[in-house]
Amino acid sequence: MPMPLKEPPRSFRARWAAMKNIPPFLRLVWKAAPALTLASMILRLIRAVIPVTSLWIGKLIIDEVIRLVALDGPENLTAWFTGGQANHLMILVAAEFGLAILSDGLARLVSLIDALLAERLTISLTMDLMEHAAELDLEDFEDAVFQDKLDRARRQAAGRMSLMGLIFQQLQDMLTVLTFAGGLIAYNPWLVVLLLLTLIPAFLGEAHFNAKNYNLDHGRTPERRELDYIRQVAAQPDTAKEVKIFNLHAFLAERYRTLSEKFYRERRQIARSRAFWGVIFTAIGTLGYYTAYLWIVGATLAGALSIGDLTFLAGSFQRLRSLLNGLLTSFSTTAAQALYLEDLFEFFQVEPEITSDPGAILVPATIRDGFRFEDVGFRYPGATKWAVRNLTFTLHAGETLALVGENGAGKTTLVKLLARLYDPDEGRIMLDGRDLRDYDLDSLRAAIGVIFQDFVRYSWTAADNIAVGRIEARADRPRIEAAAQSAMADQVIAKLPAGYDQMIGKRFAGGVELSGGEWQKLAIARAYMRDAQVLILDEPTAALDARAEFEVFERFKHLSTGKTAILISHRFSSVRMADRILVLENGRVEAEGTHQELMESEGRYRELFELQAAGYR
Ligand SMILES: Nc1ncnc2c1ncn2[C@@H]1O[C@H](COP(=O)(O)OP(=O)(O)OP(=O)(O)O)[C@@H](O)[C@H]1O
Repeated sequence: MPMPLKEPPRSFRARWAAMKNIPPFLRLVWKAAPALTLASMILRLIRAVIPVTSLWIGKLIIDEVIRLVALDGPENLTAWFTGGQANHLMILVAAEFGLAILSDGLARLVSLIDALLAERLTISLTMDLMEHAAELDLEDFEDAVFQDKLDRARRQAAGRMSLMGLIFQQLQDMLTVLTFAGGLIAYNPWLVVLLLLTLIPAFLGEAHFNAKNYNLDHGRTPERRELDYIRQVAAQPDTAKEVKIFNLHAFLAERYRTLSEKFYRERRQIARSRAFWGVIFTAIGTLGYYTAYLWIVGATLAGALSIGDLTFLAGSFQRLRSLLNGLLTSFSTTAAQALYLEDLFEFFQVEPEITSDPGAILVPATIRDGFRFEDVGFRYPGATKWAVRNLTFTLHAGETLALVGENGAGKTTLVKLLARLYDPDEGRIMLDGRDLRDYDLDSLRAAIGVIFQDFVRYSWTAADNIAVGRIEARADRPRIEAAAQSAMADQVIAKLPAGYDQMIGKRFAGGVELSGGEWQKLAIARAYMRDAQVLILDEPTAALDARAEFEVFERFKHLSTGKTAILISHRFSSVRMADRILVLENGRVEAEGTHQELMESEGRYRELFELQAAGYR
């Protein structure tokens, strides 16, 4: 059960401070599609002035009609139009009609552009996210707080598109507000003051409830991730087998229900008080409107305003009220969404610790001496126990070294330190006499090929599953075939209906599932595909049958002649093929030597060897 994040709810000020994220966000929008952004802005600018223009023309029409009526003009309609007296009126009506058509056309165009812009933004944000994630340390990915951050950032990339539309709409509405307010101020500035005063409660209410919702979402990220996880466990091909065997359905459903019920209840409570206060605040706003209306009617009766003015002012006030209302609530939605943006930018601010120094040197094309661990100690982040400590040994260039030791002895950790997936907390690792940290990270990773015990089973074709070892050579079919042959994966592929182009795994249509051992052969082929100076097989042979493992290691030994190699296995029949064996116990070197030497001394190696041998007798 994940621990809930103990982050305090963000303060009101912090929420508004999050608005600072809007300009960088707009820069992201601009970067994603400059032409579309510009087009959307210009069209919205035009749309912004249409409402007040249209209302003003409406006022002119009414005043003109009243003037014409008072003239005591022609008897019938035709005479009105043919007499030329209604010409001005006709022009006004035509202008109003033209504006209506223009407004509709622009509205459609803007929503088309915004939809395209949102798509481009999603693509661009998701790519930025993937690129940044690729630079981060493995350590970050194992950290639950980081996972929560990543989870929220991912949701931003997909879910913040509405924010862009919202901000653009706000800019447009603000301009419209200015035009209406300008009109009102010209008649009576107090009308605008009255309007603002009566809207403030509604605005504060919205801000308050939005923040509450955000805090709920933010504080519940671990639970939401657990909900997602339960949903996955309940319905994914890799888990379906165990879920059935252990009959976990009811348990999973119950767990999902309990967790989501809690969510629902909390949300419901916020929604209820929001609805209650919403009614009261709206009533205050309505009161403001009718007070202003009373003044306008009074001024018209007193002869200070024309009937056209009355309709224009009443209309302006009404529109302004709903516009401001909408704007203020959408401001608070923007502030709330800007808080979510905070998560996105926070994620982008996470910096990797394992990087190349500016003056980093390249790993030599041929490693001369090899690697030397000097009193290396490492603890996983958050762990109290040292995974390895006082670890000292040499991996000579060109030798094959086997690592043996019981579960948890530190074999995989040693390999991860060698590949700089982590840096030691104590001591140092030297390569040809220089600290591993002095080398360029990319060149170090390129020099090392590791196949981990928990290698990834990609739902791609057989060829691509091998090509991941050197993805630049993905199109080099002969190289892929040679790698497959070296790893004995060619026999597996020969049995597939579509050979190298066969989709593997059950995720996509037409995929074929492989056995554990068959998968392992594909994974081992990646090591040969990579053709690195240092080859490491971390127990990827556990699912191979005894003969296959023997053969794999024999080939490995043969093919890694002249290369530096590490192999980790619990099978002593394979281990004994190595030039030298390192016995690890509790993160330290317990003994080292050849198979012969270790068998001759009274130690853990001989004990474990004999234990295994006895099992076969
Ligand atoms: N990602 C991790 N986070 C925290 N602790 C870890 C992590 N990986 C391993 N450990 C701990 O570090 C110690 C060494 O683990 P390591 O995986 O190196 O052992 P191993 O010798 O490879 O074991 P096995 O034979 O089971 O593969 C173990 O006690 C383990 O609990």
